[in-house]
Amino acid sequence: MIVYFQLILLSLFVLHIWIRYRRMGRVVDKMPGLRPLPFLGNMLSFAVDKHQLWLTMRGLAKIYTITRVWFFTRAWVVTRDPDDFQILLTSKVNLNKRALYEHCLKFAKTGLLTSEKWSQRRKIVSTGFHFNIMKKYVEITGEHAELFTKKIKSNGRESSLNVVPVCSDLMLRIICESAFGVNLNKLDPQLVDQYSEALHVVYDTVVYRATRPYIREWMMDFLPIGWKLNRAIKILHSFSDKIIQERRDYYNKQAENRTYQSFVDDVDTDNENTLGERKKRLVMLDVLLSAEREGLIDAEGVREEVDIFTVAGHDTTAVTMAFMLMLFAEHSEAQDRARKEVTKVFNECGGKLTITETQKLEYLDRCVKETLRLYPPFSIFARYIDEDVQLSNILIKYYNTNNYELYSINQFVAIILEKYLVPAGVDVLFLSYDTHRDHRHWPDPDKFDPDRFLPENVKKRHPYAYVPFSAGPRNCIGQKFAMHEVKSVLAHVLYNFNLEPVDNIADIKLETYIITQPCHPFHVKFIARNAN
Ligand code: HEM
Repeated sequence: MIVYFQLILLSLFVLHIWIRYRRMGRVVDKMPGLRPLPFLGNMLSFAVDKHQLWLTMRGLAKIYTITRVWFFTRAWVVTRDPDDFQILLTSKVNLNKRALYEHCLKFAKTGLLTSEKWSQRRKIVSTGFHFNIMKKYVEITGEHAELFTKKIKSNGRESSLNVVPVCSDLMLRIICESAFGVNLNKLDPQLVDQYSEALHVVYDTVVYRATRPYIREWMMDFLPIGWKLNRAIKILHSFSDKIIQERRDYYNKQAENRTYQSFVDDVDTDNENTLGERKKRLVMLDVLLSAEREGLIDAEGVREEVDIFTVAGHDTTAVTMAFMLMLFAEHSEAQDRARKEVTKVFNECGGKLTITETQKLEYLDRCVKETLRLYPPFSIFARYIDEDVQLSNILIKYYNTNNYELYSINQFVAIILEKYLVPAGVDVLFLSYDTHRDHRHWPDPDKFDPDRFLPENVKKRHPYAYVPFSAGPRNCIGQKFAMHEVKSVLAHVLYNFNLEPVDNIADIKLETYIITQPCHPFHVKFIARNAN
C-alpha cells in the first residue's frame, strides 16, 4: 500500500516537473504572477463562486497588466494591454480557441464561435449578414420593439421591470425571426420558456468546469452536473431542431430550391424581388439550408450554427440593452438628449425605423458604445496559442535591495525592462472589461460619458483599447446588426417611456459568467409618455 502511495507521489512529482520546467513552463514563468502551488498551480484562487470569480479577475487585472496563471496542467497568459491585444488578435495563425470554449463543445460542437472549421463556416454565414439582408433584420427588430412597448404599456402607466430577463426574451424573439425567419409565437411556449433556463445551465457548467479543470470530460456522465447538462442540451437542441424544421417546411411549401451561389450573387443586388418581400424575407438560415443542399455543410452543421447564433445573438444584445436602460435611468440628461434625437427621427419617418434612421441616431450610438465600454458582454475572451508570439510590451520589474521581485512601486530600487514571449501551448485570456476601465486610456474610467466616442476623441485613443466585439479575423460577425438592433429597440423605448432608477448601479454586483450580468435582479421604472 505504502509503495503504491509513494509511486503516485513520485508520478505527480514527475508530472509537476514536466509541466513547469519544460520550455513552455520556463518561458511563461518569466511573466509576473501569483505564487503557484505545486501541481495545482493557482487553481484554488479561481475555484470560487461566480461573483467571487469576478472580483478575483478584477483584482488580478489591478495588480498586473499581463500575468501568468498556472492552472493544473495548463498555463494561461492573462492580459489587459491593448498592445498585446493588437499583436495577438490580428494574428493569422493563432485563431483557435480552447480555454472556456472547450466546455461548450458538447452543446455547440463545431459551430462558428467554438470551431476549428470556422473559416469555411464564416464564409457561408457571412452571406446572411450582408448589409442588404441585415436591412430586413432591422425592420423586423422595429416590429418587435413596437410590440414590446405595447406589452409594457399594457401593465399600466408605470411598471418596474427586472431588465435582464425582459430584454433577453425580446432579443431571443428578434434573433429567431430575423436570422432564422421563425416567429417564436409559433413554437410551444413551454419550450421557449425552458430554453433560457436550459441555456443558463450550460453557462453555469462552462464556468464551473473552466475553473475546475480536474473534472474531465469522461467524468461528466457520472456526475449530477453532467446529468443536468445533458438534460439542458436536449432542450436546447429540440428548440433549434424545431426552428430548423419550421423553416424547412416553409421552404418546401414555397418549393424554393435556390442554390447557395444564387444567394451570394443576389445579396449585392439590393432588389426586393430577389431578396424577398415582407413575408418571404431571405434570412441567414435560408443560406445555411441552401449550402446544406449543395453539401457545403451537413444537417448537424446547420443545427450547430443555429445554436451558436441563437446564443451569441441574443444574450449579448440583451445585457447591452439592459445596462443601457439602467444607465439612462440614472443619467437623466443623457436620457433626455437621446430622446430628443429619437423624437426628431421618429417624427421624420412616422415611427417606422429602418436602418437609414438608426444610422442617424448618432448620440444614441455613442451612448450604446459607452455602455459596451463599461459593461462589455464578453468581459473575457480567449485564444489558444499554436505558435510562439513575441509581444512588444515591456515588463517592468521592481527589485528591492535583497533582489526579491516586488510589484509595489513604493518598494522599488531598480527597474528592468524586458519583452515577453507567449509560448505555443498556452491560452491567452483577454480582459476587455479591465482594458475598458484602464485610466491610461480612459480618464475617469468609471464615469458614463458618451462623448468619449466623438470622432475627435476616438482618434486620440489606442485602437485596441476598445474591443467589445473583439478584433481581427475572429471578431464578432454580428456586430453591425447588434448596434442597429439595440439602437432600434432603445429608440422605441425612449420614445414611449421615461426611465427612472429603482435599483442603483453603485450597488450592482457582477459575476464572471459567459455573459457579463448582475448576479441579482435589477429593476428600472418605465413611465409611459404621451409621445409627440
Ligand atoms: C452587443 C452585442 C454583441 C457583442 C458585445 C458581441 C461580442 C462578441 C465577441 C467579443 C466575440 C468574440 C468572441 C471570441 O473571440 O471568443 C463575438 C463573436 C461572435 N459573435 Fe458576437 N457579439 C454581439 C452580438 C452578436 C450578434 C447579434 C450575433 C449574431 C447575430 C453575434 C454572433 C457572433 C458569432 C457567430 C461569433 C463568433 C465569430 C467567430 O468566431 O468567427 N454576436 N461576439
